[in-house]
Amino acid sequence: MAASQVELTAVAAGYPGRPVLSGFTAQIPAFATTAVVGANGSGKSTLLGVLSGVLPATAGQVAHRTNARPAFVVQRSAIADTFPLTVRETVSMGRWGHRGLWRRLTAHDRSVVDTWMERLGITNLAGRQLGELSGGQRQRALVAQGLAQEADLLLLDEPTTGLDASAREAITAVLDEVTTNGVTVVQATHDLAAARRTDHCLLLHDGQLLREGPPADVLTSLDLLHRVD
Ligand SMILES: Nc1ncnc2c1ncn2[C@@H]1O[C@H](COP(=O)(O)OP(=O)(O)OP(=O)(O)O)[C@@H](O)[C@H]1O
Repeated sequence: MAASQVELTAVAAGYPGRPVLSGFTAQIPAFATTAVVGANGSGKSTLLGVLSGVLPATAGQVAHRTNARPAFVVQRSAIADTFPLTVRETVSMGRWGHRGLWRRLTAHDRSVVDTWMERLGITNLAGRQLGELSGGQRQRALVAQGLAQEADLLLLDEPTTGLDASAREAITAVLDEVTTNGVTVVQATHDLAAARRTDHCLLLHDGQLLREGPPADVLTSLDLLHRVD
């Protein structure tokens, strides 16, 4: 079996008065892409919260391959339209973990920010406010922010859902590329085409792991497909 980036053993997690995951045992393979699929409310975002460390496990173990802090790209609907930030500022926030909140970014930081804006095709939007952008443009900025963190584990909550083909393609291509450079990518998604392109798939149902394995095995019958969208 390939190396694991994260091993979850009998994990329980949730919110005050609302347990979500229970007895959750799964592996996230290292240097590969994993899709987390399942119906609304099945626990996908909760699982990403646990993997990111934002949400503590209330039982069980979460063992990471490294001590590096994961990068977490939240759902774009979680970002208020009125957030007063430009695209460049948004992507630059990805460097704060390296530099600290009040330190000036170095030339290297600025070059990392420029690289990811370029790779996501948003260089021409650098000075625009996030709130003025289309959903696809905003999502590219958020993914660029996640990549600018240069983490070895990149977690994304529905990065391609609801986007047009060109934004989906741009984001998927970059995610594929970074895994070949040693990054582990996990995305929660309702986009079955995106899930089919990943290396590994976790199918959740009511906070439980229903199936785990290659997408071709996990996303099989129509019955299962109805549970994910
Ligand atoms: N902050 C919160 N406080 C309390 N309950 C929450 C909170 N966030 C999510 N929940 C509940 O936890 C359960 C799992 O939610 P979660 O967001 O993990 O599901 P999901 O699979 O990501 O859903 P979706 O596909 O709609 O994004 C749901 O019943 C949800 O209502």
